[in-house]
This record gives sequence, C-alpha cells and structure tokens, in this order.
Amino acid sequence: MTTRLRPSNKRCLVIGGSGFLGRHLVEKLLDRGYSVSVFDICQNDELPSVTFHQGDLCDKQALLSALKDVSLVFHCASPAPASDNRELFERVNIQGTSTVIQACKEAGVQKMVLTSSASVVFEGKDIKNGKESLPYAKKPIDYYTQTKIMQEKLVLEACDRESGFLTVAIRPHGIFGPRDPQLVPILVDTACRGKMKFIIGDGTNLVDFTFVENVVHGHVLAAERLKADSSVCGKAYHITNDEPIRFWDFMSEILVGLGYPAPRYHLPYLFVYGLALLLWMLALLLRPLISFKPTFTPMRVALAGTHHYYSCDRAKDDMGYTPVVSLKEGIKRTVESYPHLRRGA
Ligand SMILES: NC(=O)C1=CN([C@@H]2O[C@H](COP(=O)(O)OP(=O)(O)OC[C@H]3O[C@@H](n4cnc5c(N)ncnc54)[C@H](O)[C@@H]3O)[C@@H](O)[C@H]2O)C=CC1
Ligand SMILES: CC(C)=CCC[C@@H](C)[C@H]1CC[C@H]2C3=C(CC[C@]12C)[C@@]1(C)CCC(=O)C[C@@H]1CC3
Repeated sequence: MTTRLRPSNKRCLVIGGSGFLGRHLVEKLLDRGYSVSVFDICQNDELPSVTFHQGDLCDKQALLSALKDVSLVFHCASPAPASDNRELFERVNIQGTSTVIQACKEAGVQKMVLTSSASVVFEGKDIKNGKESLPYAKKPIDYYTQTKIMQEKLVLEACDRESGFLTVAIRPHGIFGPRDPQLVPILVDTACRGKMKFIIGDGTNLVDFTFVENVVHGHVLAAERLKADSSVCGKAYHITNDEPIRFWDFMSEILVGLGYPAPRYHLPYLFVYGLALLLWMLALLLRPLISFKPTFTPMRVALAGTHHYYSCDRAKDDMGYTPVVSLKEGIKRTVESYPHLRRGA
C-alpha cells in the first residue's frame, strides 16, 4: 500500500534528475504522488508531468528559480567517477553543493536528501560489513571519493533543526539496473576488447551491488522519515541489497547472461594494482602531450580485488528499510534490459 504525504511536503526538486539514479527516483516519486521538477545540466527524454530546469548547480540564481515553492530537494548530481577531473569534482561536488545548500536555505526548502557514496570510507583495503561509524577515508583513493567526503560533510553539517532545514545522506554502493550508463556498458566494452579473461586476486572478495530500485526506496524512505524529532536528521545511511556477492560472480552472471564468457584466469592482486598505479602516473605525466584513459585504474582494480560490503542495519532500524528487489531478480531485469549489448546483437 502506498502512503501519501501531506500536500505541502509533496513538491520536490531532483538535482541530477536526468541521470541514471535521478531518473529512476523521479519515476518513483511521480508514482507516489509527488509533484516533481528536475534540475540538470542536460535533459534526456521528457516526462510529461515533470518541469525541467536546465542549469549548472554551481549557479545560485538558476537554482533559486527552480526552487520556488519546493519543500524537498534530492541532490543526486555529480560528475562521473571516470572523468578523473580534479577541478571539475571540486567545483561541482564541493563548491556546487555549498551553493545548493545556500540556495535551499534562501528559498525556504525544509528537507534535503543527498546521494553520497559508501566509498567515502573506502581506502582500497578490505571493508567487511562496514558500519556508518567507520571514519571517512584519510587517504581517499581518487578525486571523486575525496570530493564526495567533503560534500557529505557539508550537507550533514548544514542540518539545523532550529531553523527547520533538515538533511540526510544516503550512501549507496555499486548501483546497477536498467539504463545504467556505466557498469554494464563498461563491462561489455571490456569483454568486447578481449580484456575480461582475468580475475584479479583469488576471486573470493565479497562486494555490495545494489539494484537501483532499492537505492530509490532508501531515498524516498529517508525523505519521508526526515522530521525535526526523528533520529534520521544529520545522519548518513548505507543502502545496499543486503546480499554481498563475490565481485567476480556478479561480473560473470552479467557477462554470461549477455552471451559473453566468464573470466577464468587469475592474476595476483598486488601485481595488477602496481601496474594500474604506474599507468595512472604515466597518463598524468603525459597529459600535456597525449591523452589516454587506461581501463585498469587503481580505483577499479581496488574495487575488483578487495572486499567492500556494508551493513544497512542503521537504515533498517531508523527508517524501516528493507530491500524491495532481490539481487537475483535485479540481475535478471538488468540483463533483459540490455538486448542491444548482447553478444552478436
Ligand atoms: N552509480 C553508482 O554506482 C553510484 C553512484 N553514487 C552517487 O549517485 C549519484 C548519481 O549517480 P549516477 O546516477 O550513477 O550518475 P549519472 O552520471 O547518471 O547522473 C548524474 C547527473 O548529474 C548531472 N550533473 C552533473 N554535473 C552537474 C552540474 N554541475 N549541475 C547539474 N547537474 C549536473 C548529470 O548531467 C547527470 O544527469 C551521484 O551523486 C553519485 O556520486 C554513489 C554510489 C554509487
Ligand atoms: C561495487 C562497485 C562500487 C562497483 C562499481 C562499478 C564500477 C566501478 C565497475 C563496473 C565495471 C567494473 C569493471 C572493472 C572494475 C570496476 C568496474 C569499473 C574492471 C576494470 C576490473 C578489472 C578487469 O579485469 C576489467 C573490469 C571491467 C569492469
């Protein structure tokens, strides 16, 4: 059964609503009777009942005009991790988020839900059943993570019960599902180039992959539980499928589902990590002369070869969260949604 909110709480803006997660969130919010606007630098297919505001979230005036009469803001915009562009990450995730907070306060927005990332505590070393009490990474593994940490701190510190501006951060991990422009396309592209033959390490490392609808569910619950007297205010929450899976089993299920062979040959983790580090430094040094993007970045190798799965007990206790789609069903729906990426298509 769908719980309906009081009308005053139903007007929301999704910043980054044209993206993978943002678009799924917009669809769910509409389904639940919210009145939804989107703010994004780019627009994809229009949705008839959604007002679209094109703009950069670093532009306060553009934000202010999109925030008129809005009481709830979802901020799920970020440059893609693959861009590896320090200036861009700092401008959008740090300065931009600070601008979003100021604009929300000026416009009288009451609640803000940030899409953070579980990676804010990941330093490239094993994390098993990590809780939100883990400290932020002291040595973040890339600029994306570094700026996601700053972004989350800014948003949680802005939570102020007295002035009536309430904030919460959702930390998803390994989001996958239909229309994802990253995970499955990168995987298939790597397979097509004959580079998906190898397993990094012994292949037993457990990881969270979270179906997009579960991540959306976590966002909606957080928004609806965010009240001045609730324990949700100013806190971060891991949202996962609560079914950690071996990284390489997940990759294999997607690949085999799309008609590609599963990786088989093992390579030592430290050897591949060292190689990725060398390539990354080389790419940095040669940037003024030539530009190349290695497939094996240190971050990707660390993600592929270590344990990183998180406890979502806090979300279960504080918001009554429980995943709505199982991993098996999520993988099935994802594979079915990419007929054009099937081998031989
Ligand atoms: N995809 C994943 O596995 C995970 C994603 N996240 C976070 O979830 C959020 C959404 O990620 P995705 O949907 O995967 O990314 P996405 O790249 O599909 O969507 C991001 C959206 O933000 C917009 N955007 C970027 N810069 C902007 C700016 N300056 N002004 C306005 N809009 C801007 C983009 O145009 C895009 O539509 C991000 O904050 C990301 O850090 C966190 C953990 C895992
Ligand atoms: C759980 C989690 C945070 C997943 C993030 C998703 C992406 C970072 C992955 C999507 C496809 C993955 C991938 C690799 C690393 C991680 C991803 C980019 C490899 C580059 C790892 C090394 C290989 O052998 C090739 C892989 C291609 C796919």
